[in-house]
Amino acid sequence: MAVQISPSILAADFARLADEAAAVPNADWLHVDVMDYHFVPNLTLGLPVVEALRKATATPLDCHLMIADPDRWAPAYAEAGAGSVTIHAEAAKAPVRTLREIRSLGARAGLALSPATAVEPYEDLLGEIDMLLLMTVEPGFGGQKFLDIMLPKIRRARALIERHGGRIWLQVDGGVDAETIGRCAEAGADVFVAGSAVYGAADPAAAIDALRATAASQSG
Ligand SMILES: O=C(CO)[C@@H](O)[C@H](O)COP(=O)(O)O
Ligand SMILES: [Fe+2]
Repeated sequence: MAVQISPSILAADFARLADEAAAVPNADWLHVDVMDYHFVPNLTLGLPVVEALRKATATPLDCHLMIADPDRWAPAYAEAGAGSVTIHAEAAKAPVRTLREIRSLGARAGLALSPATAVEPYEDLLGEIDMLLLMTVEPGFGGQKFLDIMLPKIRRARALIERHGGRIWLQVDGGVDAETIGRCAEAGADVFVAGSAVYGAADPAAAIDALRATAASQSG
């Protein structure tokens, strides 16, 4: 599986988002963390910023919605031009309807699981999604330490995905850096979100190249 890197703009300078997007021309996606003070104890940005970013960069936007009511808001992110819209299983009340709506609007549909949410109960939804996002920190903040206890879950998710044809991307998000990305890749992840490890580096584009090379060397 091809390795994809999705740098999280949560670790970028919010006053210079267009420049920060331009600083990572080798990114496959730009990961946009939408937080609403309700699903997580943090507030970041919403639709107007996604619409502005869409015009400022050609890199597709990978919107990770950490919001209390994704059923209400997710379609609007697809309409705003996001290439991928991911909703949290813990927040969605009508995930099948919402995932179908995201796809019908032309975006890829993602389902995110927080660390304590098991993947097995969602097996029946795999046909509705294009990407499964496994949080490797508690959602809410960048710069947290990678949770090694998530590695067996990444392996189980990869096995489930393979049983369903291997079409679905497996994204890991939180604490992914030069030291942890190899273990994630070896466990079966193929899309890697990295905030601090990219935007905290002196040369963000070089950091992406290094992360990609390490992941590729460990992936099966
Ligand atoms: O969704 C989240 C946090 O809730 C992430 O996307 C973080 O933004 C990743 O940041 P790092 O852990 O890579 O610094
Ligand atoms: Fe995220």
